[in-house]
Amino acid sequence: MLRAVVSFRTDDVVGPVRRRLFGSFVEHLGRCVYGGIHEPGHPSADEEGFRRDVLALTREMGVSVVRYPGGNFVSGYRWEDGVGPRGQRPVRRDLAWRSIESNEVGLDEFVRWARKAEVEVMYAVNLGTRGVAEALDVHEYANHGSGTTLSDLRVANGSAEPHGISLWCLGNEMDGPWQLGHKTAEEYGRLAAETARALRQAEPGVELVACGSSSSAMPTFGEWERVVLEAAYEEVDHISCHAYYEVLDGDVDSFLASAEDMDRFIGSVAATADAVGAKVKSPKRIGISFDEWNVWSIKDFEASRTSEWRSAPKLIEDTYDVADAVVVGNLLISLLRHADRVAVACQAQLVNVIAPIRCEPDSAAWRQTTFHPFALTSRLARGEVLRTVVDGPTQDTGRFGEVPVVDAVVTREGEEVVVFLVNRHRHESVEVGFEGGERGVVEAWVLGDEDSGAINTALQPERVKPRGLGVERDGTAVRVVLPPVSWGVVRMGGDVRGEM
Ligand SMILES: O=[N+]([O-])c1ccc(O[C@@H]2O[C@@H](CO)[C@H](O)[C@H]2O)cc1
Repeated sequence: MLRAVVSFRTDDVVGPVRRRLFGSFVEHLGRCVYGGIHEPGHPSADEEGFRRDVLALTREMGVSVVRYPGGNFVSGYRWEDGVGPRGQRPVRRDLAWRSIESNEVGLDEFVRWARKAEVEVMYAVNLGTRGVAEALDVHEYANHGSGTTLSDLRVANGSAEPHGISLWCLGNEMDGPWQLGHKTAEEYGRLAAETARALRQAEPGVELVACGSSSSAMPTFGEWERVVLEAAYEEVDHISCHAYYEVLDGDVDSFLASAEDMDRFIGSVAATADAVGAKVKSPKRIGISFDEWNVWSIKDFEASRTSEWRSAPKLIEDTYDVADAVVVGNLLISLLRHADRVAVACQAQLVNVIAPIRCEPDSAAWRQTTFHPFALTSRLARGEVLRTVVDGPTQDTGRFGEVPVVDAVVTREGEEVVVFLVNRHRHESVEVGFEGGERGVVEAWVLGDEDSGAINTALQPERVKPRGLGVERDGTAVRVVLPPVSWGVVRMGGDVRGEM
């Protein structure tokens, strides 16, 4: 058995646990919207056609903010197609996913869904085929009170009150050659700055996210961020990061250590932003919006874009196993660890498409394995993130060299301390010790399985779920044993709340 010690000091704070770290993403892609959040024919559908089972799981997961409507989709999207009487909405080609877009769901419906799901809306404007004028138009429609053509149109369409969207993405992945309207960093930086200035003239308080890189492996990574921020530093609040992880060349150890890449990614983008800040002599600090992150077998991406033209096709509906869930839990640890810098994070996506929630027309929605670490982290991470040090064994990985077997982060609110941790070793259990036992252990969970390839399905939706984690206490010392490839959480002190 391996051994590790997690240490922290309750007065050594990294930053606040921001609720916006528990974001998700709904794109008009495959069956995320149609056949996902919206399926009028389903027995659980409400009067507006939203699946109640998906809404309930979204709330249970503790999602705080949802990015919409894309993704690659947004770079060819005309927002006005999706408002007004349903029967008059145009049917269009969606070039990003080679799909037919019925426009049955648009901005007003999504805002109503978000209210039911109790989430904030993060809205992305199209800077691929469109520009400043259309960004101003959708902002006027969404956020202007009334008395102008577009705000009155919203009122006429049934939303008397403005939608009050405060978080806006200036396009999507404009560095990606696959993106409609793909741009150089110079071209995009200028457009992002102009769009940001215009939106701020309309509403000074909006929070704006410029596109960073689609992945840290992009050939333009680093230089893209520098050029875009040099053009738009004073105009934007955040720069985005996107990252998807998968097993490459059969190297599971590197996959299990994916959070190492996320740590380095965040560190590099923060350093680049600060270097630009120094150069433009600004006291302002740019935040990071990690608005697409997940586990995804991305090799299927190109295949999904060459299919037949269909409405709501089954696209990239990855099934996740225990190892995937452990990586997701570890990525959340990484996001929390950077609480001083990461302002927003959105797991991509919410339902059916590379998603923690799955559903079919003939069954109730179910939780994939990856649902659980997200739901528990969102429920239990409160207050402030503490600087956390792990002293323990390391293992060699092909991609990242020597990495710690155990990764952990600690949060604290008042008397309550919560330790989130993973064991990334494929064969060895680890006994992990830490202080805090005097507070009393209120709950402790582990997600792991003898078969790290175990999954949940419509027929066996509860095959993988968190189980109680045995905790040994000896005065102030606490000891838990994490099995191979597992994620766990221990809450000490505070009230008994939620599910036990
Ligand atoms: O690294 N890649 O090959 C790669 C390819 C596509 C890609 O698209 C992003 O992921 C899609 C699914 O969430 C979103 O619509 C888009 O923003 C993001 C990354």
